[in-house]
Amino acid sequence: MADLSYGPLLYDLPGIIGGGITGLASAYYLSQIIPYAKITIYDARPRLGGWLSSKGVDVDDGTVLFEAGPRTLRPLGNGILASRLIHELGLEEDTIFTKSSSPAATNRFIYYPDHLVRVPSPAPGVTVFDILYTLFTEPAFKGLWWRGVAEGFVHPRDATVEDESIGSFISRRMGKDAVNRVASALMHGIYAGDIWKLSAKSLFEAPWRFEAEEGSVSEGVLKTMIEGREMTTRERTFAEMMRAPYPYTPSFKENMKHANVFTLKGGLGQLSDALVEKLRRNPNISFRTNTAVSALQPVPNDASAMTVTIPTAEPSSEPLSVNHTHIISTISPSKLSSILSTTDELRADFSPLAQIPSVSVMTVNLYFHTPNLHPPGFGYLIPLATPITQNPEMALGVVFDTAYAPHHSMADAEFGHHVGPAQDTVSKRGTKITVMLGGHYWDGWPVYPSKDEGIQMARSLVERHLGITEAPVAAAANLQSECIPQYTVGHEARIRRTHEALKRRYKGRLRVAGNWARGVGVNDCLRSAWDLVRELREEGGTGLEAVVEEKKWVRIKRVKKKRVERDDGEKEEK
Ligand SMILES: C=Cc1c2[nH]c(c1C)Cc1[nH]c(c(CCC(=O)O)c1C)Cc1[nH]c(c(C)c1CCC(=O)O)Cc1[nH]c(c(C)c1C=C)C2
Repeated sequence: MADLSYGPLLYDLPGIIGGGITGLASAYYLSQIIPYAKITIYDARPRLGGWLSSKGVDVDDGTVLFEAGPRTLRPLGNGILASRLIHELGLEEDTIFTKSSSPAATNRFIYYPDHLVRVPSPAPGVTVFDILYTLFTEPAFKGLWWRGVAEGFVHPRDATVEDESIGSFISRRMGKDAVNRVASALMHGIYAGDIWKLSAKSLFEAPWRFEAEEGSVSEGVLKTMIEGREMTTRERTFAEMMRAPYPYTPSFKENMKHANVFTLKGGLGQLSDALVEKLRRNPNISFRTNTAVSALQPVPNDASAMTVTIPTAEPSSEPLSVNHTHIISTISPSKLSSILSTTDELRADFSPLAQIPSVSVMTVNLYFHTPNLHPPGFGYLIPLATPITQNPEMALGVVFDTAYAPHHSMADAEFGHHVGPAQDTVSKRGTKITVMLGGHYWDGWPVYPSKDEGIQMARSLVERHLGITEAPVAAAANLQSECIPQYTVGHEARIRRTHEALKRRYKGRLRVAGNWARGVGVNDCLRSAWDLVRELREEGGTGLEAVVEEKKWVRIKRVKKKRVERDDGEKEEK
């Protein structure tokens, strides 16, 4: 993969700010393409890996693994980069696959108004009658079916509207109840965000385009079903590259094909830990942890270098300055804008960046001895409309960790829902769940609940919602500060202005990657690092091209799949 056409003088001393998954992946991809580059990774914290963090906790019959941040990855789309990374880091054997046919993949719940409701979708054992019964009898969906049918007749938005919230978009087309009772739950599960603030243009791209181009979302969906879906030429090129032969072990490839999500025996923290280990073995890569960068400036009279300023521990001594040929910033938009804003002019240029907010999430892990304390499924999300008496903790949702990470491989092998090792070493199956608190509900709070308060809140929530009265044998709370950037209304315009300012000011020497421009997930972070490194040679790049470039859409024709019988007798689509 090494590409020696990169001029040594231009690229030999890169600096990466931020040692989370995006920073680590950027260093990894960079070291593959430009092996002679001497890379320095800066992180303000003592620990690398950002909010990928997994910890084994001792209980009386073994250990259980608690995830403080993201816990599973999807294999499709940008997920291919994660599966390649797993292969390249030698972690194939440690991968746990949750099959697409498992309840974790097919059963999703919302809690409204005072009970769990399975979101109607096809699944083994679920009949059309079951789906219709839920749609017509559950208060969550009351009146929504006819709004769904009528959506095709609602006038499209005025062509002058440049952006609006997802809440406003759905409410115009299907009514407020669809937003507050159902769609808000989904926005909690992905962005921990407020549907009335998140941008439809940035986060609801297909429905937003369908309305403008086809007149309604239903028309767009129908056209996609008949003619095939559209994708950008950038995504098509990526998909074609990822289709090239790749040396996975055959069983890993096969398991990935049937997986809905995957994780690792040591949790997703194992991915960042293994990446750190690999990078540490490379003599050209050095880490500066506990090192907060306080300013980032071009070197005066030198168009090919950037200076990183680091305050020293001694308040009386001068801060340290380190020069780099270019910088990759993977820190949050607010932190980046603060280290760039060394003058009033720069502050003005980067004010759009400073306006990208982030939310904080408290994840509370609970482990109970008794198994099956929740219904089979991925977990549940709590929509905005759930009465406060049912959710005084203002929780966003609850993940049933047992569903994707079995405690005991033998027990789950019986059900056939998972392939791979077990995360937990306990001798008897218990129940492991994570309660997610905070997000947009905590916007503007001067102080957040303490860890102990978080655990108490999580316990009272699961007692009310799931009837779990027993004390957990292990519990942990983690406050993930400002962990999910919010793509609020006007986000794309803010990214555009940031792109222009970066290009004008730094001419390609400062580029950005991370979860704040084109997706908040781990897979999106890997993709942003991958694209940035591949496009490094392009003059004046910023890392934000995927958002700001003119998108060319191409239709991908539907290929009719054939159902064939495999050697093990199961049917599969080819
Ligand atoms: C840990 C908190 C996170 C919340 N959202 C994200 C994280 C990491 C990011 C995210 N979550 C999901 C997606 C969609 C793509 C996908 O992988 O499915 C993204 C980008 C979906 C998702 N939501 C929850 C889970 C377990 C998943 C699957 C992937 C993952 O491990 O995150 C549950 C959940 N996440 C959040 C809340 C509040 C929540 C509640 C049950 C916030």
